[in-house]
Amino acid sequence: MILDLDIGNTLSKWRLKDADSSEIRSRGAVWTREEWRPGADIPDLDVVEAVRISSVARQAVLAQTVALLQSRVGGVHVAHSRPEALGVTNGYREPGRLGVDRWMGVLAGYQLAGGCCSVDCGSAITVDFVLPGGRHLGGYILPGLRLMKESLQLGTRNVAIDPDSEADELLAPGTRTVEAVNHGIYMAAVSAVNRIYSEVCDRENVALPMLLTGGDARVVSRGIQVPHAVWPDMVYGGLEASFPLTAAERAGRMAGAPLVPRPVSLEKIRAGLAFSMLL
Ligand SMILES: Nc1ncnc2c1ncn2[C@@H]1O[C@H](COP(=O)(O)OP(=O)(O)OP(=O)(O)O)[C@@H](O)[C@H]1O
Ligand SMILES: CC(C)(CO)[C@@H](O)C(=O)NCCC(=O)O
Ligand SMILES: [K+]
Repeated sequence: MILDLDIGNTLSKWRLKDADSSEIRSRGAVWTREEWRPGADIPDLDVVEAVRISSVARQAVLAQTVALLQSRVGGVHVAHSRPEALGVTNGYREPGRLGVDRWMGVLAGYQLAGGCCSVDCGSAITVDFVLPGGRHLGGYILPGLRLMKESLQLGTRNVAIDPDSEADELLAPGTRTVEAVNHGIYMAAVSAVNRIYSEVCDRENVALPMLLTGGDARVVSRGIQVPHAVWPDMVYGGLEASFPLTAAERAGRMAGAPLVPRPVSLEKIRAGLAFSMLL
């Protein structure tokens, strides 16, 4: 089995992938913390032959995790943001400073779709762009839904947005505090993603497919106006592309990859932008 780890600021996600069949056998998530205590929510390391890690947690968390895994598992591969990889050039002035989860998302998106807009809706919402030739432009970082809500301190932090709500409901004026907050932060998140996408496609003269991942991807997806696909395993896709271990991975296949959404025309994107600027 291959253990893939996506260590975020809040949650550490893991999945076990069968090295022979390339199937995903199990998955889970634990709160990001410095110590991995054995328990039901942690995979059984006895069946693991290789580990791949993307981590944006504090250095000590990664160091502790790697130390633990190296004593138990043969191959431990840790991803880093590089100036260039798999045909993509990193747009950051200091490439190593780009969050490695964003870099993994961009590499996966590029491998799947060529140029694309990759959006990660987690603790932060990040929006990255890579052009069809492989030039990553950099991107945008905004607070995620939960962080926005917590920062308001209106006593609504424990009332989550129902992930099954329709965008239409979530964008209506709220008639109680919890609703006003939930609808406000939802409006902030989806307006920003819609606007960023249109602005960047306009300035770069290209309509790009959009890919969404992260804990809040499904609910954000409902408020996105342009064609896009949700790919929960996009960060893992970057790990597969960076450290291919199975036959399928070596052939360029990433687990759970969606069909590439076909973007609307640049004219339509520009018409939408012009309309929003009139208001
Ligand atoms: N069981 C859960 N626990 C915590 N957050 C959850 C859960 N399910 C969904 N979420 C939502 O997912 C978001 C966290 O997403 P994700 O797991 O992608 O975050 P993360 O890995 O901590 O993000 P980052 O990489 O930005 O640190 C939260 O904002 C929350 O709204
Ligand atoms: C923005 C987050 C927190 C999103 O998980 C992560 O990618 C990160 O810590 N990035 C480092 C800063 C940067 O990407 O510019
Ligand atoms: K994340």
